[in-house]
Amino acid sequence: MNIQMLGTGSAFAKRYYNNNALLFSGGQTAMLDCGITAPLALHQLSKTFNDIDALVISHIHADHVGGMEEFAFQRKFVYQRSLPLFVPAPLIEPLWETTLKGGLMQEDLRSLDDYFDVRPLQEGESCEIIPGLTIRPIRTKHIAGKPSYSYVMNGSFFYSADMKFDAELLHALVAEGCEVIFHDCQLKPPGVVHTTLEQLLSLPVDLQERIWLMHYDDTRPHYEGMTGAMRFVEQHHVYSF
Ligand SMILES: O=c1ccn([C@@H]2O[C@@H]3COP(=O)(O)O[C@H]3[C@H]2O)c(=O)[nH]1
Ligand SMILES: [Zn+2]
Ligand SMILES: [Zn+2]
Repeated sequence: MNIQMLGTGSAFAKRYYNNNALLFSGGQTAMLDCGITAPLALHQLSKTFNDIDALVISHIHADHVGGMEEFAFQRKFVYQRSLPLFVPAPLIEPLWETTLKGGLMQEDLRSLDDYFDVRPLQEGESCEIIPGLTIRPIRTKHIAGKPSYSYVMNGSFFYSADMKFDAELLHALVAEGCEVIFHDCQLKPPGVVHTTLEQLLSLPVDLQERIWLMHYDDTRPHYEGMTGAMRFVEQHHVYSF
């Protein structure tokens, strides 16, 4: 599997774009989260929404779903091609009712199914989203009252999306075979809804060596050389795992 970040920034970052990813496997492309900056980020990679074969969503914040209205409209009216949307079951109703309905609802188009080929994901169950790429959602803590999911891919790659620090989970993932961890990282404490750099630095070095930092704010240049054995994920770089 290859992964290329459309952006690596926090929700309010202006230099790094929203923390969204492209996943490549078996000749197909999946997008993991589609935030406000995703349409422009795709364009800057000379890609269009027609180049995406599947979309996966982690949770309902605009830096993760704010580009979905354009995605839906373009696939419906420009490319006239359906899009498999892999979404944890508890997010399906709120994704439509609280986020997308306002823009997408019209007389003949009244539900998420009218725009997407909705494929519900169940927590803990693996699902092949494009050839050779399976994902397994894990519900992780982010904000009270707001379901949020991280993903294990092909049993060996963990993508946190947005989550509070959970050292126990990280150790358990490594014990079950996770080799690489892309983790959100709030550079400056307190980490009320995210994991802070300080918390990640408390992990043993052999675990830090597996961790790549993403979802960081515009102050990242001040933290070069201050991340222990952890590396920053770079926007647009293609990583093979
Ligand atoms: O209870 C809350 C809810 C939200 N927020 C901020 O809004 C942002 C929304 O996107 P995010 O989840 O990437 O990051 C969140 C935080 O920066 C917060 O600080 N406390
Ligand atoms: Zn976020
Ligand atoms: Zn969030």
